[in-house]
This record gives sequence, C-alpha cells and structure tokens, in this order.
Amino acid sequence: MIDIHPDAEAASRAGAERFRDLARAAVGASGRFTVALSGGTAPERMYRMLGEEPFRSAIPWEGVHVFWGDDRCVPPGHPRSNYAMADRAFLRSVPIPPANVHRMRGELPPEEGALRYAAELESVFGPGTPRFDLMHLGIGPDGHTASLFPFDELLRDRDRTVGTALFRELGEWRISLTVPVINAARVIDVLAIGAGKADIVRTAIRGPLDPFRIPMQLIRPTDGEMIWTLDEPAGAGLEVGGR
Ligand SMILES: O=C(O)[C@H](O)[C@@H](O)[C@H](O)[C@H](O)COP(=O)(O)O
Repeated sequence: MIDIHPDAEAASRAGAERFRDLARAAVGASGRFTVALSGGTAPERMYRMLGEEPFRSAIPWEGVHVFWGDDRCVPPGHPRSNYAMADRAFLRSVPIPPANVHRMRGELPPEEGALRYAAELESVFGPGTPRFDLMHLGIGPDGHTASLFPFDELLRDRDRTVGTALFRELGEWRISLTVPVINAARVIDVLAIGAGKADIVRTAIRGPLDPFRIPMQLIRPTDGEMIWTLDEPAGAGLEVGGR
C-alpha cells in the first residue's frame, strides 16, 4: 500500500501514528509490541515525534520492545550508531524499561555481534523466525534496505535470522536482520523522503524485477502488510493506495 503525504513532516507524523496505533493494539492484545527500527537520516524526525506529545503519553512504553533492523559495527555512543540516533531522538525521553531496548552489539567483532543478536531474538521470540509487529525500513539510493546491499551473499541467507555485511563505500561492517525475518513481520513500513528517492522507490515497487541488484525487491511480507510511507517528492509518479 502506497501512502503519500505532502511533505516530510506529514510523512513522519503518519509513521509515528502507525507506530502508536500498532503499539496500542499489540500491547492491548498480548501485553507486548515488538518493533525493529531502521537507521539512516529519514526516520529521525519521526523518532523525535515519538518522544514528544501527543505520542509520548499515548504509547504504552512498558510493553514496547525495541530492536533494530540493522546497525553499524561501532560502539553505542558512536555518531554513526543507529542505536545512538534513536536513543537521542526518543528512547532516553520515554519510560521504556531499559531491558526492552535490544541494542545490536556493534562494539563486538561483527560475526560475534550477529550471533549475540540472534540469541537475543530467540530469548524474546522463542525458536524459529521472529515475527515483529512492526518492521521499520528505509531504502538507500542503490535499493538497499537494512544492511542488505546489492549482490551481497546475505541476500541469499534463508537459514539465519541475523548476519553481517560490508558497506563497501565506507568499509564499514554492519549487523542486519535477514530477508526471512523482515518478511515475517506483521507490518512493514518503508519510509522514504525526498526527490532523490523517487526513482529507486518507483523501481523497487514497479520493477524491472532484479532483486539481487535491488534488495528492496526481496522484501515482500509473507502474510503481513507492506506500506510505503512517502512524501510527495519521493512518491512522484505513484498513485496513493496503489501497489
Ligand atoms: O543503517 C542504515 O543506514 C539504514 O538502516 C539503511 O538501510 C537506511 O534505511 C537507508 O540507507 C536509507 O537511509 P536514509 O534514510 O538516510 O536515506
């Protein structure tokens, strides 16, 4: 489902409203809401909204479990850490139990960090493929999402829940959820902002299909819902409510 908004503020607010509504429904039904956050720059405005009214007091933080779809293999205070960005933006401003913040251990050697995260997922979700209530994603100009980069072997991994990948542009190792985990989510919300994303968003949605060159094309919910939350520039040429 394509959800187009006039500007970045409106698109970010729509993402925050979806987070709030899904959290209230999940905590109301099962006492728990599990969400995997994306990194980068696009979600920061939305994350800040979550730490402010009216969202801060509307979200049942005591039942919210925050994970990451990916993070950079850097220490938690590092300026490139996705955890640090979310912590600054809202986590430190909301009454979420510290044990409910499941940070990827970027300070560890990458493969060790991935194994640790897989174990943490199993401790929360149990054995098998974790099913997140909300999977928040962004999309890179090359069509990557999380840290699933073009032609990377991690794209083919169907056995593990967490793996590692090298962001070649910066020689930066990453920890990332794998495709099966992302696709198992009940709701996948892809936030894309700005005219610079319009081409890759249109190609990701409409093709041509070339999923190992455009990893976002591997993201198709198994039986959940996928929403593209776009501002008008990023959604150029697409129809609201279209597919
Ligand atoms: O760790 C990361 O960088 C993200 O998880 C990554 O997948 C991001 O979502 C895209 O690169 C889009 O980033 P922007 O929103 O900054 O364009």
